[in-house]
Amino acid sequence: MAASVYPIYLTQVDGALAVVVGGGRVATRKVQGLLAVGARVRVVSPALTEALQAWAAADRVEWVARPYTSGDLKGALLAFAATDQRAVNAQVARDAARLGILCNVADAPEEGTFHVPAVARHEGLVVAVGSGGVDPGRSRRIRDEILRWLRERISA
Ligand SMILES: C[C@@]1(CC(=O)O)c2cc3[nH]c(cc4nc(cc5[nH]c(cc(n2)[C@H]1CCC(=O)O)[C@@](C)(CC(=O)O)[C@@H]5CCC(=O)O)C(CC(=O)O)=C4CCC(=O)O)c(CCC(=O)O)c3CC(=O)O
Ligand SMILES: NC(=O)C1=CN([C@@H]2O[C@H](COP(=O)(O)OP(=O)(O)OC[C@H]3O[C@@H](n4cnc5c(N)ncnc54)[C@H](O)[C@@H]3O)[C@@H](O)[C@H]2O)C=CC1
Repeated sequence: MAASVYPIYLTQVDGALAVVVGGGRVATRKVQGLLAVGARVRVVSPALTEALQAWAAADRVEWVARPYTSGDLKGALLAFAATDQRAVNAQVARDAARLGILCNVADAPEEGTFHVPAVARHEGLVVAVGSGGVDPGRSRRIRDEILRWLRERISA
C-alpha cells in the first residue's frame, strides 16, 4: 500500500529556482511543467535531450554540463532527482533533505518529499491526479478523462 500523501498547490513559483538533476526523458517532462509556471530552471547533467538543448540554447534553462555534485541544489525551492543512476538520485534526495529543500525522486517514489501529479487545467480550474506513487500511468489516463469531461461540461 502507498504511504499517505497530503496534496497542496505551490504558489509563488514564478522566478523560484528549480534544480533538475539529469537531462533525459523524465527530466524533460519535469522541466516543461516548470517552465510553464515561470520557474527558473537549472539542469545539471552531462547530456541533454534535444528539447532541453533547445531550451538551453534559448536561455530558457541554465545548463550545468557535468555530473551532479553536492552543492548544486543551493538556493533551490525544488529539487528533482531524474538521472538513470540510483546512487546519484539517492544522493540528491539526501542533500535536499539536509538543506530542507523539497525533492522529487523519479525512480523511488518513497524516497523524496513530493510526487508530481498528472494535471488538468481548464477555465481557471487545476485538477491534480495522483496515485500515491503507485501507478502513474493510471493517473495520466484518469487526468485525460477528467480533462475531456471538463471541456464538455465546464465553460467560463
Ligand atoms: C512517483 C512518481 C514520481 C514523480 O513525481 O516523478 C513517478 C514514478 C515513476 N513513473 C514511472 C513510469 C512512468 N511515468 C510516466 C508518466 C508520469 N509520471 C508521473 C508522476 C510520477 N511518476 C510520480 C507518481 C504520480 C502518482 O502518484 O501517480 C506523471 C503523472 C507526472 C509527471 O511526471 O509529470 C506523468 C504523467 C503526466 C502527464 O502525462 O501529464 C510514464 C509515461 C506515461 O504513463 O505516459 C511512465 C512509463 C514510462 C515508460 O514510458 O516506460 C516509473 C517506472 C519507471 C521504470 O520502471 O522504469 C516510476 C518509478 C516507480 O514507480 O518506481
Ligand atoms: N518519474 C517518472 O515519471 C519516470 C521515472 N522513470 C525513471 O527515471 C529515471 C530516468 O529516466 P529517463 O529520463 O528515461 O532516463 P534517460 O536515460 O533518458 O536519462 C538519464 C539522464 O541522466 C543523466 N545522468 C546520468 N548520470 C548523471 C549524473 N551523475 N549527474 C547528472 N546527470 C546524470 C544522463 O546524462 C541522462 O541525461 C530512470 O531511473 C527511470 O527508471 C522512468 C519513466 C518515468
